[in-house]
Amino acid sequence: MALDNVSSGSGYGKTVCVTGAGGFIASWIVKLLLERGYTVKGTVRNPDDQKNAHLKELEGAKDRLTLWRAHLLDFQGLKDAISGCHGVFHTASPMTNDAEKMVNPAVNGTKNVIIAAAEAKVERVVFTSSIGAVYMDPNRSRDVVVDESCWSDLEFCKNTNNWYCYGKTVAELAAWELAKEKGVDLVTVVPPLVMGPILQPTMNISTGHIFKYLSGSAKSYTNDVHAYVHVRDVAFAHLLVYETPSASGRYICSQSSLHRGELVEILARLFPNYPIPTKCSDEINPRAKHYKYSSQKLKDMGMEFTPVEQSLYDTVISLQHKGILGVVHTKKYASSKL
Ligand SMILES: COc1cc(/C=C/C(=O)SCCNC(=O)CCNC(=O)[C@H](O)C(C)(C)COP(=O)(O)OP(=O)(O)OC[C@H]2O[C@@H](n3cnc4c(N)ncnc43)[C@H](O)[C@@H]2OP(=O)(O)O)ccc1O
Ligand SMILES: NC(=O)C1=CN([C@@H]2O[C@H](COP(=O)(O)OP(=O)(O)OC[C@H]3O[C@@H](n4cnc5c(N)ncnc54)[C@H](OP(=O)(O)O)[C@@H]3O)[C@@H](O)[C@H]2O)C=CC1
Repeated sequence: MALDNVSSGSGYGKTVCVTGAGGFIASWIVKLLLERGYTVKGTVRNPDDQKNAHLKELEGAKDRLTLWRAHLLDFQGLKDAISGCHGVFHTASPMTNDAEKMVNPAVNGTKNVIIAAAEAKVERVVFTSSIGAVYMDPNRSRDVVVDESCWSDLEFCKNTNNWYCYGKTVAELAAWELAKEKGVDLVTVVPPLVMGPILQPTMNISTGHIFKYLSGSAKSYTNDVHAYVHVRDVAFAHLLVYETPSASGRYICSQSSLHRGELVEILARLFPNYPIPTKCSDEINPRAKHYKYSSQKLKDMGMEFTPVEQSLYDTVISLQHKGILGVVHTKKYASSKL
């Protein structure tokens, strides 16, 4: 990959802020940043909550990680955390289809971060967007390549009650507009569904999406497609675009797309002893077609992606290690670095 290895310490002497530091993706960003020598100011809503305790166990955390209390709508809290930083990784966001809980914090929280970053004169802000800000357009054929020029259709998101996708789209659009106005150097990373080992103590929604097929709670699979990517690759992509001066614009960070039927087949091959569903919940309609996402921009920067089978394997092994999922598996893969 294009980045130097950890021991080169390219972050030495640099302080960066990571919002929502205790979350699934942000915890990995904090881990990689600390490994590269950065000093990290992480925002969390409650620094004393046990759900953030894993951050203090990360290598380098004792000397170079501090936690700052900040809600996305608390401008002063964000400003205090971002003050004195060279860069910001804005990852915090709600994940809900409840319009009221989603849109205001996602959009105004992002605006707060950009304004605080402008006031602190940071070198770059990296914003974690979502493929939900890209693919939601009923008029785009699934045969065309979906790249960084594509945006979700806001009316369509609204009309289908996809308030998460709506919120992420409006938040990213607002970030671009405000960054231009305030002269902030902004780059966005656009992941699809993120899998892989959890550092935090509990499961989040995207790992729950895999868990339900092993726990016996899903009796059938949905007639739907999603693209997937490993969490370590997503965190790495954030650092890559932060550290590459020529990086600009949006970066789709997607490894491959699977129909849910393909996903359960891989799981059943890797873990044949779990009660994985074999039936689709929709026996009438044809199989949903894949989107053709392009991550060429990141690949051109040297990014190499973890194969989806490995990502699924790492997700399940992590759920077992955390005691969230009982162990009944046949080992076929070696775990990649946790
Ligand atoms: C900040 O914290 C986060 C953030 C995230 C971010 C995730 C992403 O950005 S994912 C990429 C883009 N997002 C979307 O496409 C959003 C739309 N949501 C989904 O597709 C899913 O909810 C999911 C995120 C993939 C999770 O899937 P899962 O819980 O496994 O549910 P499904 O199997 O897809 O569906 C089960 C069942 O419900 C029906 N259904 C799903 N969505 C809707 C809907 N909007 N309206 C009506 N019905 C819906 C679906 O058809 C299924 O029914 P069946 O009868 O067919 O089984 C992640 C985590 C964080 O903490
Ligand atoms: N996981 C996935 O599959 C994907 C995620 N994304 C994006 O990546 C980012 C991180 O997602 P992920 O790590 O999965 O999510 P998590 O739910 O694990 O983490 C989200 C973080 O956001 C914080 N947060 C939520 N609401 C607020 C708020 N109102 N004020 C302050 N902090 C808040 C949470 O803090 P607290 O601990 O205090 O609750 C939490 O730490 C999000 O922007 C999401 O949209 C994009 C594509 C796919």
